[in-house]
Amino acid sequence: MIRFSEVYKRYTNQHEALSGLSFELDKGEMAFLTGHSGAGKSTLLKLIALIERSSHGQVWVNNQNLTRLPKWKVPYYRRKIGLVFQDHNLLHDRTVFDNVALPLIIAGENHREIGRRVRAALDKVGLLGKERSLPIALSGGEQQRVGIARAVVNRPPVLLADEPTGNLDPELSREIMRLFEQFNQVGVTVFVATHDQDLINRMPYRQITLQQGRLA
Ligand SMILES: Nc1ncnc2c1ncn2[C@@H]1O[C@H](COP(=O)(O)OP(=O)(O)OP(=O)(O)O)[C@@H](O)[C@H]1O
Repeated sequence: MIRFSEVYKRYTNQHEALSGLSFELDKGEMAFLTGHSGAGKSTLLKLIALIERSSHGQVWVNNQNLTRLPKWKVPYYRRKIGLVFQDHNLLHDRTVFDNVALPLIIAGENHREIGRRVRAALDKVGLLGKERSLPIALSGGEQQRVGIARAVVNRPPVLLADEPTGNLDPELSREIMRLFEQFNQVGVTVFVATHDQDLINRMPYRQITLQQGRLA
């Protein structure tokens, strides 16, 4: 499902963020990505989401070689990847409904389908009653759940999260992880970058650890 083969990423300032990285994640697997600050976790997720491209080596996702994917196909490819960020990147002048609908509007879905899918996504994260609220009126945990609903509204087979619990207390963090587990249980491949060792030690999933851009 996700395969890195001897992947290097060098940014334009010549800094090598990833060095000769090889690993595989199975279809339907859930795994954690750990490592010190600056180890390359965000960079690795960005290569999977095609926000960045590798400098060397091959990245495969869903049997597609991303190294060969032309630029014009990237927006189509991204619809198959759900992305969750620490600061959830919500639009604060739009309602919860509109925030979650955004990927579907961009994809050109029709009005009815958008309504149906947004409500299904909000239902999954337990926020069906909040669709008319503005993000500012929600707690930090609820805002993160809106971010997750937006990430899954396209029903992507892969869900990536970069420090999704970074701003949350332990109880809310566990709640967010349980949500990821629920998506994983219905077949979604879930890959979560986190510093929260206490949280992941309680969970039975593989840890992929980076140290200065290499597998530790
Ligand atoms: N756009 C960029 N241009 C130049 N260097 C970058 C860029 N993005 C990241 N880096 C560098 O690449 C290295 C890896 O960064 P990355 O953000 O992937 O690490 P990380 O493990 O996610 O760190 P953190 O846990 O602090 O978020 C760091 O040294 C960082 O400064």
